[in-house]
Amino acid sequence: MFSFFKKKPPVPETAPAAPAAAPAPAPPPTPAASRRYGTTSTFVAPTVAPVPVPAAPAAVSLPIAKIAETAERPVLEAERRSSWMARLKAGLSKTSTNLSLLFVGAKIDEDLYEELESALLMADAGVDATQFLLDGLRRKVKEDKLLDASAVKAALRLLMTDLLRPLEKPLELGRHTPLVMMIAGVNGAGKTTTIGKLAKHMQQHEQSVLLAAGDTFRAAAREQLMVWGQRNNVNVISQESGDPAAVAFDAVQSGKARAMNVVMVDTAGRLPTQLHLMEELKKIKRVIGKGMDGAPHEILLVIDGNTGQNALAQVKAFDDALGLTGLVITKLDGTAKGGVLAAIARSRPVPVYFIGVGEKIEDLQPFSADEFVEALLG
Ligand SMILES: Nc1nc2c(ncn2[C@@H]2O[C@H](COP(=O)(O)OP(=O)(O)OP(=O)(O)O)[C@@H](O)[C@H]2O)c(=O)[nH]1
Repeated sequence: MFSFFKKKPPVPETAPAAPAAAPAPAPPPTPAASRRYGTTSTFVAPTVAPVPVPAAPAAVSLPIAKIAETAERPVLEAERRSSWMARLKAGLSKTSTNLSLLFVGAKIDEDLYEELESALLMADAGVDATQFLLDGLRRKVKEDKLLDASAVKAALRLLMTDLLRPLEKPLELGRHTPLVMMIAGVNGAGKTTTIGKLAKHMQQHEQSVLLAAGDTFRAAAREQLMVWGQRNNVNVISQESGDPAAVAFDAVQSGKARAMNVVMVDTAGRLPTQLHLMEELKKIKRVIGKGMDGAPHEILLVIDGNTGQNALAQVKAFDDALGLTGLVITKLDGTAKGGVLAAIARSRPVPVYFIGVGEKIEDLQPFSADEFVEALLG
C-alpha cells in the first residue's frame, strides 16, 4: 500500500458544543487512534465541525477532510511505485554501484571489511555509523558463520535497514486545525520547492492549505511562492516589507479564522553559523506560538542531499536552536551519496518525513527505510 500521510481526526482547538441530553449513538469503531491515507485506507470524517469564526476575512476554507476512499487501480499504484524506485535507484547509483561491486566474487576477509569501510565513508556515512555497521557485520558473520559474499551483503542490508528504520515516520495530519508547520534550512536546500510539493500532495488528500511567504529576505522566493500559490489555488500570506515573524503570525491568525487544515511557513535560507539569523528563526517560532498555543506543531529542516557530512552539522545546529520534528532530504537525484542518513540515524535521529529525487511533485515521497536500502544495496 502506498501511503503519504498519516491522518488523525482533528482535535478541536476550542471546546466542542455541549453534548445533547439523550445518549449519543455509539461512534463508528476506530481500530487505531489514527489512520493512514492510502489507496485502501478509509478515513472517518471528524465529528466536530470547525467552529465558525465571525468576521473571518475572505473565508475560502475548504471543507475539513472528508476523505473518500480513493480506490485507484492497483496497477497504477504499482507503476507509480516502480517508477519512484527507479528514480531513487538512479539517484543513489553511485553509492550502490560502489557497494555492490565490493561483494562480487569477494572473499570474506579483512580486505573486504577495509574496502567496505572506505565505501561507506565515501558514501557520507561518517566514522561513527561506518564503525557501527562494520562491527555489527563482523559479529553477524561470526555468529551466523557466513561464508559467501551474497550472504554478507544481505546481512549488511539488514543492519542498514535496522539502523535507518527509526527515521521512518509519517507526517501526521489532522492533529490540529490548523496544523502549523515551519520550514527551515540553509540557502537553496529546496525549502520553497518542498513547500509547493507538500501543499500539492496535501490538497490531493483533501487538506486545505495556507502558505506564509516568510522568506522576506529574497524577494524572488516570495514571488516563487505567490506564483505557485496562484497556479494551484492556494492562498499565500505575504508582506512587501519584511518581518518574517509578522508574516508567520498573520498566516496563523488567518489559518485559524479560515479553519484551514494546514498552514506552512516558509523561512529564508540561513547558515547555522549566522547566529543572528538563527535568533530570528527562534523568534519566528516564538511568535507563531503566540498566534496559536502549541504551534508550530511541526518544525521541518530541509536538507540538500548533496551536502555530505555537513548535513549532520546542519541537523544538530537547527535541532539545538528550534527542536526539529522532522527532516526532508532533497536532491537525492544528483551527486548525492545517501550515506548521510546513516550518520543522522546514529547521531541525531530526527525523523525523515520525505525524500526528494527531482523537481516534479511526484519526486517527493515519504521516506521508507526498506526502499532506501534497496536503492543503496540492491
Ligand atoms: N534536482 C533537484 N532539484 C531540486 C530538488 N528540490 C529542489 N530542487 C531545486 O533546487 C533549487 C532551490 O530550491 P528552492 O526551493 O528555491 O530552495 P530554497 O531552500 O527555498 O532556497 P532559498 O530561499 O534561497 O534558501 C531550485 O532550482 C529547485 O528546483 C530535488 O529534489 N532535486
